[in-house]
Amino acid sequence: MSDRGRILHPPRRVMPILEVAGLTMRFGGLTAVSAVGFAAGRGEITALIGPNGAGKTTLFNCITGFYRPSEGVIRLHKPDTEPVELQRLAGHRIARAGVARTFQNIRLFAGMTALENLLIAQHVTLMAATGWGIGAVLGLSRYPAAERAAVERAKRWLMATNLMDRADDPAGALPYGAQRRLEIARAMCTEPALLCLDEPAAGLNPRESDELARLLLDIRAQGTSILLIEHDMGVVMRISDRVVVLDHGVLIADGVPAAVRADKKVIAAYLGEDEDSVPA
Ligand SMILES: Nc1ncnc2c1ncn2[C@@H]1O[C@H](COP(=O)(O)OP(=O)(O)OP(=O)(O)O)[C@@H](O)[C@H]1O
Repeated sequence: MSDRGRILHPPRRVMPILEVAGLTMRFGGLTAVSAVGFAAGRGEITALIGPNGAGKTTLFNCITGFYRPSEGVIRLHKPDTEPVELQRLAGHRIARAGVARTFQNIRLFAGMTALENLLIAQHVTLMAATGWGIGAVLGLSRYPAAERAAVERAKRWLMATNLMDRADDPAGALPYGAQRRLEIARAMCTEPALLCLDEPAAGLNPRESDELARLLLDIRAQGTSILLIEHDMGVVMRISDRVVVLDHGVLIADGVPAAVRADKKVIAAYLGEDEDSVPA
């Protein structure tokens, strides 16, 4: 098969927010991700696609610290700071370094209100404002100001995700699409440099998918970079700046949406898949 038209690691126009090099993850005898390398651009939406079992979630789990990769380097490049090697950090430190994520299966605190879910997400920021001590109780620290800022951030993301009127409802009582948006709001309350979303459009109807696409474009416009695993090719092709394709744990394409859509290796990898999940 000819490689013409296929773009692998073209010259980057933008600075990277994330660089992945030689990333391999083995589970016993199974290599789920094999020597994968790509860069996600700062201020861009990068989609990670591929057929079922391609290794997308495993790669996400390595980036966000749920798995320690067998080999390879994952570098976070935030503006004006030294690059951080995420594969060396525990999960909570990766979150503090500026990487937030959502999961394929919704993981909200179902019994807490939407607002409470957004405040809990900012627990670390609030604790830091107390000097990790009893300052909050004694009123001796920067806690009150930090608490006001946390509430303001929560309000801002309730507005942005169109959930203000559901702020006091238990998260578990919200419709499915609203819960998905609340998860994104919760991640954004931590003010991440990189937002990692694992199939945010799964289970959404077309109207909700459109709303999600607009929300992700808004988040990008506000300067947060996004790494997105998604099977909904309508959403991927519409909003992504770049698309990285995995198949059987191997990177088979990396380019702009139009180039990836026309890539013969990508088309071949998706043969036999659901029509909706094929790049078209
Ligand atoms: N914890 C684990 N232990 C053993 N094998 C695993 C583990 N996690 C994933 N795998 C295997 O690694 C491969 C890649 O799975 P992964 O979930 O990363 O793929 P995916 O591209 O996210 O798939 P999907 O689109 O279906 O979510 C699969 O063969 C899967 O069975």
